[in-house]
Amino acid sequence: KGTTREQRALKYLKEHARQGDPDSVLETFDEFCRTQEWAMNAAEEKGDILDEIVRELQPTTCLELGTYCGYSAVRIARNLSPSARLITIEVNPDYAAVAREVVKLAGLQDKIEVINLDSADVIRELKTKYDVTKLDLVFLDHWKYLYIRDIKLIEEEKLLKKGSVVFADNVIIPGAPGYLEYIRGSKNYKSTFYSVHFEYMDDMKDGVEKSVYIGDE
Ligand SMILES: Oc1cc(-c2ccc(F)cc2)cc2cncnc12
Ligand SMILES: [Mg+2]
Repeated sequence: KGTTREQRALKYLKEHARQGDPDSVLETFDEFCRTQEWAMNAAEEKGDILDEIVRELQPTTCLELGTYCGYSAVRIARNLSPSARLITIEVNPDYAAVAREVVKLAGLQDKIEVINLDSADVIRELKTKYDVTKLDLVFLDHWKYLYIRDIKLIEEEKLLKKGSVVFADNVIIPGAPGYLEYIRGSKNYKSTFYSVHFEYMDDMKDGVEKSVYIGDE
């Protein structure tokens, strides 16, 4: 075929979604995943919970680990206030390239910055290079073994404040080994588990974990 699934998804979005309309981009991406090819978007029930968190928290500075094609970046950014922004990190260059196009298609390039680097390297430079003081929302949706590495790094960098929310996808499938016991065992977080359907699969269950930081600044 010569094209990747991600490139085929982008082509479909360009042909079927309304330029500058985030809702249309998300609806069209969901349609693609339900009718053409499955893709690992934090969609449907997962997306609904993410929407709820963003609407309630009204975060100013958001960090997403694992952009993929930008579905959840658009989902988060469409609900952000005018001055708020999202930094999203994707280590795979092909995914990052598609994500930048999807963000542009949604008209959200002024709110979303896609960074094609390793998450740990960026987290270490958020304060000095990316002008971040604190993170109000962190969305963990990259490779599962990195959740625990990166949350410890985020704590080390003192990037969280009372009320910051850490939202983790896939804590059941594929699972995030070590992360759940770490975050649930930590006195610095109040965690809630949500049992949800796996994206675009009505007969499969996954789980997401919402953790509110209550530790010292
Ligand atoms: O939401 C997700 C789902 C899966 C996934 C794919 C295939 C399968 F069989 C099971 C699970 C992998 C992911 C990797 N990074 C981020 N999110 C992911
Ligand atoms: Mg995921």
